[in-house]
Amino acid sequence: MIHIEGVTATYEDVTAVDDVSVDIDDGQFVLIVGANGSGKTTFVRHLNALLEPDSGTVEVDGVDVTDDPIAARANIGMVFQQPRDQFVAATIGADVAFGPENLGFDRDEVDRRVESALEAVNLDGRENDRIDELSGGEQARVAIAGALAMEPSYLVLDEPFTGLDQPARESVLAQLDALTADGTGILVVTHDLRDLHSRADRLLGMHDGRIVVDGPPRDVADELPGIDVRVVERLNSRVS
Ligand SMILES: Nc1ncnc2c1ncn2[C@@H]1O[C@H](COP(=O)(O)OP(=O)(O)OP(=O)(O)O)[C@@H](O)[C@H]1O
Repeated sequence: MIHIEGVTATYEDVTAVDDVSVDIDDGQFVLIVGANGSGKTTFVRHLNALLEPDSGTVEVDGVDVTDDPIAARANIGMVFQQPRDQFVAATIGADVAFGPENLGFDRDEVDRRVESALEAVNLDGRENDRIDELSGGEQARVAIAGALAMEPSYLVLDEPFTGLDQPARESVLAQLDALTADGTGILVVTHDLRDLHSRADRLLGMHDGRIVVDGPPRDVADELPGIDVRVVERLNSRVS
C-alpha cells in the first residue's frame, strides 16, 4: 500500500501540493486529474522520492520512501510525459537494461527482465534498434518497458498519451490492461479521460494542490466540471 500523510510541497512561493493525505491500495487503477497547475505532476513525483516533501510522509509498504529511495524506485515505476527525456542509452535493449543493472542484478536476470519487458510491449527482438529512429508510440512503449523491467508493484504514468496516435494509444491501453490483470497498481495522470474511466477503480481530482474529488469514476463524474476537468464523454447518466 502507498500511504501518503500530510504531504506539502512548495516551489519558492508556490504551494504545489497542499497537505495531501491519501492511501492507495495494491493493484488499484487510479486516475489523477485536475486543471493545469493543480499539482498532479508534483504530487506523483513524491511517490518514489524524486521530490522530497516540505512536510509529510510517503510510505510504500510501511517504508518511508525518502529513507530508501532506491527501494521506492524499484517498487514504483514512473513513466514521464516526454519519454525522450528519460532515455539513458542509444538502443532499446541498453535503455531497458539500465534500471535492473543499477539494481545490481546479474547478467542473466537483467537479460530475463529486458526480454520479458520488451515482450510485454510488443518490442521483442528489437533490442538493437536505435531509440532516436523510433516513432513516438514506439518510444512510449520503450519508456514503459524500462519501468516494467524494474518489475514494480505500481506504475505511474504522467500524461502517457500526449502526442500518441490512435494505434499507439490503443497499444498503451492494452499494456495497462495486461498489467492490471497481473495485479500491478496503475496511476495515470491525465487530462484525457477517454477510454480510461471505465478501466479505473478510482479517480482522484486535484485542485490548487489538494485532492478534492475521490471516488469511483462514475460516482464522481459530476464533480469534475467544478475542478475544470472537461468530461469528454458521458461517464454516467447524469452528465450531459
Ligand atoms: N519546477 C518548478 N518551479 C516552480 N514552480 C513550479 C515548478 N513545477 C511546477 N511548479 C508550479 O507548481 C504548481 C503545480 O504544478 P504541477 O506541474 O505539479 O501541476 P500539474 O497539475 O501537473 O500541471 P500540468 O497539468 O500543467 O502538468 C503550478 O503552479 C506550477 O506552476
